[in-house]
Amino acid sequence: MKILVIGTGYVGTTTALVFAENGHKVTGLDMDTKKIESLTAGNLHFYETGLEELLRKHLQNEMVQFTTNVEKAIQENDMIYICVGTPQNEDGSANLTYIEQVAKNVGKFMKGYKLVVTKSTVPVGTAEKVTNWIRGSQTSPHEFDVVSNPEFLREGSALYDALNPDRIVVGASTERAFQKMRELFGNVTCSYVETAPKAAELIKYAANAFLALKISYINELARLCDELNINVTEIATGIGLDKRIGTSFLRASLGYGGSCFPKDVNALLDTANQNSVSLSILESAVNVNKTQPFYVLEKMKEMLGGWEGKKVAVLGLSFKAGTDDMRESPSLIIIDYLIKKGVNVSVHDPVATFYTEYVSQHETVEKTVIDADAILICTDWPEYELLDWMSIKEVLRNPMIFDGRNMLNAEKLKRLGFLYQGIGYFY
Ligand SMILES: NC(=O)c1ccc[n+]([C@@H]2O[C@H](COP(=O)([O-])OP(=O)(O)OC[C@H]3O[C@@H](n4cnc5c(N)ncnc54)[C@H](O)[C@@H]3O)[C@@H](O)[C@H]2O)c1
Ligand SMILES: O=c1ccn([C@@H]2O[C@H](COP(=O)(O)OP(=O)(O)O[C@H]3O[C@H](CO)[C@@H](O)[C@H](O)[C@H]3O)[C@@H](O)[C@H]2O)c(=O)[nH]1
Repeated sequence: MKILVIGTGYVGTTTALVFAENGHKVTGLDMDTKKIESLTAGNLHFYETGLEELLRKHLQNEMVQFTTNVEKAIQENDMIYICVGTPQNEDGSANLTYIEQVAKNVGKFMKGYKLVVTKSTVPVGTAEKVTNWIRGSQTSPHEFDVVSNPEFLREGSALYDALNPDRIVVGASTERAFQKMRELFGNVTCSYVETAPKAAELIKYAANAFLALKISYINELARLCDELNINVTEIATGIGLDKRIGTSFLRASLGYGGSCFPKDVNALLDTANQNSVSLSILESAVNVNKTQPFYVLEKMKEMLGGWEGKKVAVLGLSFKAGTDDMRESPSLIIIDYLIKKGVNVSVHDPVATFYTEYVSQHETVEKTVIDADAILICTDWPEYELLDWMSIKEVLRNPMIFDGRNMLNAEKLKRLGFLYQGIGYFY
């Protein structure tokens, strides 16, 4: 099949390359010239394992090409995937400006039948809006179908997730659209869910919100564990082994961040609000998430005996390991707070970069931690586990570790003479 992917960010680029890998001829379109130039030259404009190799492979075998020519791209492809951003408006609702632009371009430039598939995360009812935007900007009548096919990949494992999805969800309103989508996904072995566009749109938000709930639940339980001197990780394992609960998304942390959970949970709350329904359980989860970094900072302050004259080494900037994405990362909230308290902050991240004159960023952890009164692990980069903690201790002013990811071996660190505080886990 020939497929046009509009929006070549994290999702669009991954989607385009996975379609190419599955034997489809793909064009990636973006309005950002720099991204298109970079992709055309075989350079990925973000960090994601395995994707750049795939990009080069499919540029070479001409299965993928990139362009900024909207008119030509729309006319040459009958299947159009929308993968543009849907950021958050100030009131928490989803901003559909980019979706609207794309839909209107499709309407304006189409010369024959188009199957328009929305992969971006969009609120319930957007398929109907897209239909109206396309119809409203057509210069002559042409048939089209609008389908919702939400994406469930995670940053840091985008390629793996896109190649091995748990399920594919397709929301359509005509048999013709369902049939074309079945042809596209003909060889997949995972569960395949066919439903109405509105239901597909809600499935995406409901999934993200449920995962966010799990995280906030374990993070709130961690606070109780701190009081009771119980290790929250053992609680997570103990409950997670019940198949009805499951072990995933029960890792206590500084709170969930990233480009999806915070904005998608807010957008779902906005949808509920628009429909006069209360999703109070989700409101509570948001509240736990907002307070989690400050809960940890309070604990740090107590253990450090105040902030005055202190130096804190923050390890990890990105919102999770495996990505350079810092959108809504808890580390930003923490660093901002520490700077305001006059703390001397030094930071390290293997791939993400922080531009501000108020903190010093170093290439190595060893340099970052010199003379620090405390180390705070913000991101679960596996390399932090492998550090030579004995020599790190030598250069610290105070051997104190706050493990915001419960990722280090507390027992070993204690043996080395560290004071270790995890989330819901003091050792
Ligand atoms: N990042 C993720 O892990 C992830 C996972 C699942 C779903 N999603 C959803 O997928 C969507 C895209 O997310 P992302 O992280 O890839 O965003 P992104 O910001 O990385 O990429 C979006 C791209 O769309 C381009 N764009 C915007 N308007 C355009 C237009 N009119 N024409 C052409 N290009 C245009 C932008 O230039 C940008 O390159 C969002 O709705 C997001 O919620 C994201
Ligand atoms: O047990 C856990 C699991 C995750 N997190 C945090 O939760 C956030 C989100 O993590 P993750 O879900 O792994 O990354 P995303 O790339 O944001 O992926 C989520 O958001 C995407 C965009 O909608 C969806 O496609 C994915 O299915 C969904 O997992 C990060 O800050 C993680 O550190 C925890 O604190 N504890």
